[in-house]
Amino acid sequence: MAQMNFGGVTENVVTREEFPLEKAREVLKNETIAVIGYGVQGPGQSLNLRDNGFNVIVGQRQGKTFDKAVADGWVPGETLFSIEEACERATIIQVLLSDAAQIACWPTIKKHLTPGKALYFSHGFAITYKERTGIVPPADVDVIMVAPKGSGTSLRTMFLEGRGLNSSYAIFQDATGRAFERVIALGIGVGSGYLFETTFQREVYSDLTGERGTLMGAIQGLLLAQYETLREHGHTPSEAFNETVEELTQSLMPLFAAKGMDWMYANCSTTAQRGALDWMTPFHDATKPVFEKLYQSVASGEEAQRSIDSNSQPDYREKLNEELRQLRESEMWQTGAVVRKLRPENN
Ligand SMILES: NC(=O)C1=CN([C@@H]2O[C@H](COP(=O)(O)OP(=O)(O)OC[C@H]3O[C@@H](n4cnc5c(N)ncnc54)[C@H](O)[C@@H]3O)[C@@H](O)[C@H]2O)C=CC1
Ligand SMILES: CC(=O)[C@](C)(O)C(=O)O
Ligand SMILES: [Mg+2]
Ligand SMILES: [Mg+2]
Repeated sequence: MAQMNFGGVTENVVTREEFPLEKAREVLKNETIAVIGYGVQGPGQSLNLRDNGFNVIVGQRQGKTFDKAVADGWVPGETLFSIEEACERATIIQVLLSDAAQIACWPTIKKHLTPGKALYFSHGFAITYKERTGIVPPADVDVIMVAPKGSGTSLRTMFLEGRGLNSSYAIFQDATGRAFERVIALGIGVGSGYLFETTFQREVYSDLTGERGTLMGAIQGLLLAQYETLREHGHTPSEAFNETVEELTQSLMPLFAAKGMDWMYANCSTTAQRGALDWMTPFHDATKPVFEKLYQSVASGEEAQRSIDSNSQPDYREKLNEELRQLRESEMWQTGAVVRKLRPENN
């Protein structure tokens, strides 16, 4: 494990150089890894494990996603089973069900957590909010986490491109003395580029804040506020969209992804630099209280409860699809659809 300096703060990081794939294979050579759930993370992690040469099976209930698993080459009765049968066969149970489904399936999973097995999550949710989820593992199993910091879809596509998404890892319970080597080997196996250390609680608090904040919730809120302002002052949809979203994702975001914010600023006009440096503070000050409110809502468990309650409804998928449809059919994103088609590479 390397100690690395992040802007003056030292943290533990594990890289592929110090924990190569061969070592991961050696650590897990006698294990059967069961990936339970085949939604977004399930395919990414199980296919990467399979391609990396691990002994992996999938447990999925019948339905559309079961059929998708078959289409991806998992063979019923050989590498694809019911959730119950996969848990029984596994020595490592990777729980990649939706956070709400983990509650419903917990009695089945728990039944097969015999001594020495490992229980693996990709989120700190189930364990941290145990008063709400009822998920309390027996003391004689390892409880570990690898949380890829991005969509399971990216985990897979980046793996196929020879890249690697970063993941955090944590050990909640080390019953066998092997929890560390198991969790790192799995992290490398699922295709992580590097692994940084956390706890279950810090992972879920930061993850829920991030996705509600800058990664997903805040970004849509901020982009829409500017788009609406431009439209209300008579700018056309294409102009408003291009100055709000298209330029950001196509030109400026790749610059600060590659070399930092000062590099992106340095590659814009002096007029833009002066204005951005002046206006970053009012935007910071206006949003900081909202982020604080969000963090409190995460830490109190309110966000977890809302997610459990809404995702446990029988019609949650229909309601969710309706909300996503409204987003897709909003003027801003309808404009986006036309703009995307105009990109020469899409013609
Ligand atoms: N979506 C992502 O890319 C990321 C997800 N995570 C975490 O990974 C875990 C899995 O998340 P996703 O892949 O998004 O899950 P998902 O929402 O895509 O669902 C996964 C599976 O749960 C199954 N399922 C749902 N309800 C069920 C029930 N009542 N009984 C049996 N099976 C049921 C579905 O068939 C599906 O195969 C979660 O803990 C999540 O927070 C972590 C990082 C990113
Ligand atoms: C993709 C990811 O890491 C998220 C946004 O936290 C999630 O899907 O839960
Ligand atoms: Mg996340
Ligand atoms: Mg998340």
